[in-house]
Amino acid sequence: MTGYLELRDVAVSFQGFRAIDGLNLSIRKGELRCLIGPNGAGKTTALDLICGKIKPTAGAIVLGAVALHALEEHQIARAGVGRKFQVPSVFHELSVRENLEVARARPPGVWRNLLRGSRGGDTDGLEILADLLGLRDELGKPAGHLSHGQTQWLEIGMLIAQDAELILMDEPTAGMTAQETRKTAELFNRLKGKHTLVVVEHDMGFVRAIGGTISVMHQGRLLAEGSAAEIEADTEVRRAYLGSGGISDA
Ligand SMILES: Nc1ncnc2c1ncn2[C@@H]1O[C@H](COP(=O)(O)OP(=O)(O)OP(=O)(O)O)[C@@H](O)[C@H]1O
Repeated sequence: MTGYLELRDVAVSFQGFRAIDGLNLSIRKGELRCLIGPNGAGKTTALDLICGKIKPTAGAIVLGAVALHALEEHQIARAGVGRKFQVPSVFHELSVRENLEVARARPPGVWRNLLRGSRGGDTDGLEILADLLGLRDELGKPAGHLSHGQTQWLEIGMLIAQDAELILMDEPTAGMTAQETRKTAELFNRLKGKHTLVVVEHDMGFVRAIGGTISVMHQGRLLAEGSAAEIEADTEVRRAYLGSGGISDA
């Protein structure tokens, strides 16, 4: 395998239950990879393993030349892995600009950089980033005043500002309006190539809109891989989804 992110025979158990059971994934640099699968397939656990929130009991997780499985969570973040959780972790009382400034300078120290920002420090590149995120007009607004979708985009922007080369996202469009979901697909298409994105998503409409390769997980391992059309026509995939509502649009 020659991927940028590689999971090789990864396994993890919870109280004897093999939630991840010999998972193999190979993702190229700059790729946008969607991870789908029925409930309980192990998608969120796979993201937890990559970002170091939990440790594998077997196998290897490698990013470039770095063995992530041997590192602590903060070291993995420093190695360029950013995780976006379903509940955004933005600073509501700070402006959008200040949130991006704080993120850009993290690590090593949030507070030191907050001070630097307040002294009118260098803000180059933030307008460009805000344009990319569709938040140019919101830069001066407190983050607490953003819509749900805008808050998600700000958090993605904070990961970019942190220099996250690999960005992991769990159901980024959950709770978004149809228009916000469409804009998120556009944003992901703009990020593709510049960052490596791994996106866990249930909404097949969104998965189709962002294109790229889809990895289907089932019972803690890789079941199938291919384009949306290939995945939707795959008998094994259809069988795996039986009883869980099927593959569907949101
Ligand atoms: N901390 C934990 N302790 C015990 N079991 C867990 C833990 N985390 C996950 N599991 C179990 O591992 C399996 C995989 O869970 P995971 O959340 O990764 O699935 P998923 O594919 O993300 O599902 P969903 O689409 O419903 O979010 C499930 O059976 C879940 O109950």
